[in-house]
Amino acid sequence: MKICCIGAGYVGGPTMAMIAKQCPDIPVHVVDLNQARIDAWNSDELPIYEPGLDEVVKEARGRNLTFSTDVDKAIAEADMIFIAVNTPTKTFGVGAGRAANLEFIEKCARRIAEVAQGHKIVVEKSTLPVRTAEAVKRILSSANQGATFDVLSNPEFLAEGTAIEDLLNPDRVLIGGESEAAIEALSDVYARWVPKTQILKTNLWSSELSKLTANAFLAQRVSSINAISALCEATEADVDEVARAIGMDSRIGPKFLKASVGFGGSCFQKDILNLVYLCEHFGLREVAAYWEQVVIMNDYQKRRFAEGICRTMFSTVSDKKIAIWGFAFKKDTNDTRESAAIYVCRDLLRERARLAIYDPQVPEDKMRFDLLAAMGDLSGTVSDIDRKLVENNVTVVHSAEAAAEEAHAIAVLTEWDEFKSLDFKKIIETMKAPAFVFDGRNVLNRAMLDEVGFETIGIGKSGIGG
Ligand SMILES: NC(=O)C1=CN([C@@H]2O[C@H](COP(=O)(O)OP(=O)(O)OC[C@H]3O[C@@H](n4cnc5c(N)ncnc54)[C@H](O)[C@@H]3O)[C@@H](O)[C@H]2O)C=CC1
Ligand SMILES: O=C(O)[C@H]1O[C@H](OP(=O)(O)OP(=O)(O)OC[C@H]2O[C@@H](n3ccc(=O)[nH]c3=O)[C@H](O)[C@@H]2O)[C@H](O)[C@@H](O)[C@@H]1O
Repeated sequence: MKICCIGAGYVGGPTMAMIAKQCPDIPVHVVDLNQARIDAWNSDELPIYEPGLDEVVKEARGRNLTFSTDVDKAIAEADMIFIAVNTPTKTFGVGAGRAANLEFIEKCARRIAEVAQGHKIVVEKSTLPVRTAEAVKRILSSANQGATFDVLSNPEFLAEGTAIEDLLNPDRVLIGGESEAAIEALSDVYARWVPKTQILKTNLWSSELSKLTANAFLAQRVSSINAISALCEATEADVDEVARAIGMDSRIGPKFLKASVGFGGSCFQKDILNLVYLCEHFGLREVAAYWEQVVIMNDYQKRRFAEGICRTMFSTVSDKKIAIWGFAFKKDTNDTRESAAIYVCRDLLRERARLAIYDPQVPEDKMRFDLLAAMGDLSGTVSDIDRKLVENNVTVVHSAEAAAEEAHAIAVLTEWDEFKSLDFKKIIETMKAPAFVFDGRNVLNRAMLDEVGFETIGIGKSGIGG
């Protein structure tokens, strides 16, 4: 058995590294068109920051884990081909802003059809609209060298920041397909380290739809608690206390009830919009509207946070320095895709604030790229004023303390652990008075901050919404 994976991103890289680690006898070849990314996978500076990933890659790389850009060779040699390419929201044409762009999936299927010989198992690892496998099968059936295929759906449920732990101990592995033999072959790979009772076998369409549904339910919980956070601010209830109280109901459970400045990440919004598009496509208008509200609530939460900062700081942040702590969409990742920080920063810049941004993992060029992109209109055009705001009103610094120097306020946008143990007595001395802390993650010790002399405003605590 030989495995290859097309797409060396946040999913393809860690997933294949784990398979290679657990199955030392199976050669695993990860390929990507992006040479820089492949070079990084072959170096000591991996392209992804993920706790524990270095060790897993180092153990397997050179033994049975290889990275290259030779897509055709990888396809030709493999018995099982995973497709883990990106499936972003379409930005053009029919379904723009909602439907998934399946261009990259289709290109992979066409490449496989062109190059493959003999029998191959093709595994959809990317998150896809339900019934994509139908299109994949049709393209593969045009294979010009007589190759035959089984198509499986095996969506990935790892979360960034905990990818290695999630891959090592998954709640479940889901395999959808039609061919018993193909399902067994993939199941045997996972069974090397995942208990068989946790390997679920379904039909193709249930598997594809379960992935979109899982993300929709998770995002819905965040939007639900964030909706309640707004009500807490208006009523002196405390959202953390409410979350604790409802989370102890075993039917609700305690996870994914942390109110925040808004969910980010490459998938929640994209997958819900994709679900909304599918529902509309099948004429299910009410169902589409129901799920779309999760995204609308999330946009409201991000906007509400930035507006709350302005209102609290005497209705103007113009020419005031604000320290931005954290830019990644959650802690323990360098990923900024759809990070709430991008939109909060954009709104503050448009109010003419001066921002000093610190994130332990996100490089400056990435931050500037994201901010410019968020300033652009649908066609990507950025006005001169907005461009100047990103150039002149943003500095990127190398510590949380440096960001806070001479600042009027601190906004915590990512819940990095290091923020909790800083010396706030020292920090406040370097800031302008009154010094505000807007804790968009409710991670700092509010009583301590109050004692030190900060004006502290959290999400779902009295303050920001009043
Ligand atoms: N990021 C995450 O935590 C999770 C993502 N997913 C899903 O997994 C899929 C991949 O996501 P990410 O790894 O985050 O994306 P990514 O953008 O990090 O990586 C995708 C890679 O595919 C490569 N690629 C695109 N077309 C190609 C082609 N024709 N041939 C070779 N390489 C090609 C790109 O160059 C890129 O490096 C998406 O469908 C996503 O929804 C699922 C679970 C978790
Ligand atoms: O398909 C995907 O891409 C993945 O999407 C999410 O994983 P991820 O986006 O990496 O991270 P999460 O931990 O789910 O967090 C998503 C966002 O929600 C926010 N969040 C999460 C939980 C919470 O209680 N409150 C909250 O605001 C996080 O800060 C983050 O911005 C899912 O958790 C994974 O199961 C899924 O595989």
